[in-house]
Amino acid sequence: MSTPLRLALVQMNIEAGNPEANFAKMLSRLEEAAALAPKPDLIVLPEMWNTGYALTEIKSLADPDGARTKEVISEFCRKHEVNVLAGSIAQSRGGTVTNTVHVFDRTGAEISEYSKIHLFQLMNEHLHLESGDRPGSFDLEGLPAAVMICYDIRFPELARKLALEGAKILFVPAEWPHPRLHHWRTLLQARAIENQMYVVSCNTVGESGGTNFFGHSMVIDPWGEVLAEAGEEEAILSAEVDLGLVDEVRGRIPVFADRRPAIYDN
Ligand SMILES: NC(=O)CCC(=O)C(=O)O
Repeated sequence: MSTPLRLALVQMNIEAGNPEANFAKMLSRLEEAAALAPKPDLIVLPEMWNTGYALTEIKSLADPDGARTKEVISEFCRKHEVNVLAGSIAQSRGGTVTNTVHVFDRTGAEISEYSKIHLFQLMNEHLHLESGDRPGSFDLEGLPAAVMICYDIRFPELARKLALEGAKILFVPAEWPHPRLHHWRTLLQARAIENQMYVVSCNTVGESGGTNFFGHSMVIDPWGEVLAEAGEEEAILSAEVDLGLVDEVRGRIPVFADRRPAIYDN
């Protein structure tokens, strides 16, 4: 067994179009999470926590270059000596807005930035946001990790690419609503089982513009077993994972060794 990683997932209600309220809530939830005993190694936030899906006003609401997010969360990480995967934010740069995750280590240094590759047309993302074009692998204190955002989980090719790049744990900040709870649970478990890795998803809750976000943030192990799952209210979900289990599962069922990419990769 390797060193366990303690996780805390902030499942929160986001006020669409109100970054001030969302920053205040996010910071107080981060404080709560950091005060848990035992203290988490990594705190995870949900998708678009600064603005929600206020897409028609997104250009004026988005965080320019992510500067405010970086300053506030980096300072928090330094103060509490904790890593934070800062969900995603609406971030503006040169007239475009992206749906972007920043990851910070315990010293407050930014260690990764990933912008959502697949924009969700059903919620009009493609009309207001620019998509990213670089997969989100990163190193978390020596642990091979990766991030995808919400709708991205419908694309198994991306998760497989991240696994092939070495990821043993996949983080999924999300803002995923009813009525697709069945899709959410099934897709997350499928990504964990087929790639034999941990999947850690942090969703939002609450109603916004007639859409109901259902929570059910989850921590799933490389066998596809659900280690922890939140309900439909605000919560801080905690769990402990051991990435040594990934090697064990990959050894028991050698999916990666048995692949035949010459036949089906294109
Ligand atoms: N924010 C999103 O990407 C939502 C994705 C979603 O709801 C889906 O069904 O896919």
